[in-house]
Amino acid sequence: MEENIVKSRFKRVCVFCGSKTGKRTCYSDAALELGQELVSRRLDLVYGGGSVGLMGLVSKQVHGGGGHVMGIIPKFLMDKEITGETVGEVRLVADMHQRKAEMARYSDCFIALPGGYGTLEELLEVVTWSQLGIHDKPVGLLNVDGYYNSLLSFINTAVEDGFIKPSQHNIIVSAPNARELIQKLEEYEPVHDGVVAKAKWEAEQAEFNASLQTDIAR
Ligand SMILES: CC(C)=CCNc1ncnc2c1ncn2[C@@H]1O[C@H](COP(=O)(O)O)[C@@H](O)[C@H]1O
Repeated sequence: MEENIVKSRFKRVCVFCGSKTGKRTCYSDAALELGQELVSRRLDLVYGGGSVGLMGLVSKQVHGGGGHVMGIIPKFLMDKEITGETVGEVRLVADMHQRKAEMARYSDCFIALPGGYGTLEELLEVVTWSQLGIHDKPVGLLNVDGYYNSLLSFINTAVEDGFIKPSQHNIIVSAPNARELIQKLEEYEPVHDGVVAKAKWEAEQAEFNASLQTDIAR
């Protein structure tokens, strides 16, 4: 019998999420459901490595369902006592900055599950990069049981008060469940009014790195 596979514009999805499971079971359920949704759509997972919290649940669900999992983890976090066992492929990186850059480079879109400071930081960085035109990959927020309502309401205030352009109000796509969220990400049209176009940014980076090398050599 032929399997009913949903065709996707994505190949690899980067998931940011808590290194804890949170106090309510709805968060663990949402992580497992997202993992299952990735498996059924044949999407690979890119994440921060380790098996703690929601990170562990989503990675084990994808790996157990036969999907490819890539964990990108800084060397200093490799201690199994801290992060637990990582399933699938592991890429060791030098630090947190390189981890975020690699996670972004490998993925075709981003999804944030509930989490704390680390998750927020990762989410807001890819949102900022989208605003600047460094990438145009969709960014999704899995708003499990309204967990992120206060963040979405803050963003509304920032738009109303003139700190976020109305055209960039919808960089974050949100939905209450994985299926709806991935569907919205599939339909996402990037905003093309970034202040720094991708090519220009890369050229500036190359120039900056070259000037650093000159400074160091002096
Ligand atoms: C030292 C310590 C507390 C380690 C906990 N173990 C961790 N292992 C791997 N990645 C992590 C860890 N804690 C935070 N992160 C990173 O920050 C995000 C989660 O942070 P948080 O729990 O939302 O804030 C993850 O997406 C991951 O990339």
